[in-house]
Amino acid sequence: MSHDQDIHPFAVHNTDHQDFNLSEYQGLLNELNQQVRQQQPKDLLQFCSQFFLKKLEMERAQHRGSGSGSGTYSAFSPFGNQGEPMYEDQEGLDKDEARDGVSDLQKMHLASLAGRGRRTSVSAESLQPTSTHDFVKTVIPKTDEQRERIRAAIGNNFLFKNLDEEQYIDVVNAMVEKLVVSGTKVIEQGGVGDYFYIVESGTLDCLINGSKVTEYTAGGSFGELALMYNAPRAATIVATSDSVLWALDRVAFRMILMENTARKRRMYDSFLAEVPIFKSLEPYERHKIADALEPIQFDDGQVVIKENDVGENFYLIEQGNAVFYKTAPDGAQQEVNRLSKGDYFGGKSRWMDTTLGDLLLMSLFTVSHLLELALLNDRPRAATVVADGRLKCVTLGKKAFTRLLGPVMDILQRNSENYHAILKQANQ
Ligand SMILES: Nc1ncnc2c1ncn2[C@@H]1O[C@@H]2COP(=O)(O)O[C@H]2[C@H]1O
Repeated sequence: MSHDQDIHPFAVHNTDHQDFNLSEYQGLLNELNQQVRQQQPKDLLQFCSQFFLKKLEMERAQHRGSGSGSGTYSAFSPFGNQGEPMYEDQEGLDKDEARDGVSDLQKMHLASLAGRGRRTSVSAESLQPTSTHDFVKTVIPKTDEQRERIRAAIGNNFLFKNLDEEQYIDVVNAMVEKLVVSGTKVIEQGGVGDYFYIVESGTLDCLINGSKVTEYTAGGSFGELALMYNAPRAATIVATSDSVLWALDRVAFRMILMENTARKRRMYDSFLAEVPIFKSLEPYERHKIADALEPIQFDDGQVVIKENDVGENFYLIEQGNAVFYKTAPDGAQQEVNRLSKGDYFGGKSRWMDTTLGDLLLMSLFTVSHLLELALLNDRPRAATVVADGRLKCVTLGKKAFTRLLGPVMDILQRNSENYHAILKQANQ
């Protein structure tokens, strides 16, 4: 196939083209026709573009899978098969994705929807990244002032953090400005995914089955799930004040942002699910934390945080050990604790002020919960933390920590029947 045909797979270049199949073309148009009639999409062009892109990706997946089957997810009901997605042909999936557990992520996503009593289906291409080859870059002309506003809006958003220069330019070029007045439903639960949104200004509520689950302000983003999984919109997003949004169409989102986002979410989800503080979070809440995590490594003996420094970061140990030292009155460094995989530290915690004897008397449960409470306090580090061997951590900046885990008190309440006792102890 020529490159030209790759971009326009249904174009007729000349009448004696051997591969051209009129009935296939008509079949496609009939199918599209039927879907348009059934779904009556608001954004017709976007819908058609999605339809053809999906077909194209299915066809490419087939080629990639050395002709072995469709390589696509079948549309299914998550409840018809004990909530388990079924692959029509696991072989046909991109091998890395299959190995890296895309299916798990998808199950997780479905489970979170299923948990909310929703029926949904995930269609063919989900999480198959759009290939660069097929990507026709969208360029929507913008003033310098608009470019500057986009820069400010995405500057604090984790999903945009690791873009290279070209990707950054592509994102800015593709964005469309949307002004919405208070009360506008930007996304409707159950609807078809067209855009991913970043908030420049204003406020919006996110509702699932009519109940508010979160809200968005400047720098926030939403609407990625339906684009990543080809699933119906999982929530309704409604503006609670006049807002300025930047919208990225589905193709550009999948092309530029999806892979990294999906990779991080699947990489950290099972890990986060095992960390006590995050256990009781909803899968989607863990996804948001995964978006914000940054990996960091320390060599044996390297100081991670220093006693009395003002700390900004929260650390979660992925691999290795960290040793905690406090300076004794005679200046000697006294080992007071040792943490390993799944443990976390950062900010001043009361337990760091206690003696080793006290620590041993406390249950592990109490220690970890006191630590969680202390993370919200802005106090200097109470101990020096040193890597014992190679130490792999992920960190969350203080801002992200408070934004994402500000409702830590809620989490504690969910986790702990001893909440009030712990709170009292922590405040003494
Ligand atoms: N708890 C949640 N579950 C699912 N989606 C959520 C949740 N909280 C916020 N959202 C966002 O709401 C959006 C609705 O559209 P999407 O399903 O495309 O993507 C969804 C997420 O970006």
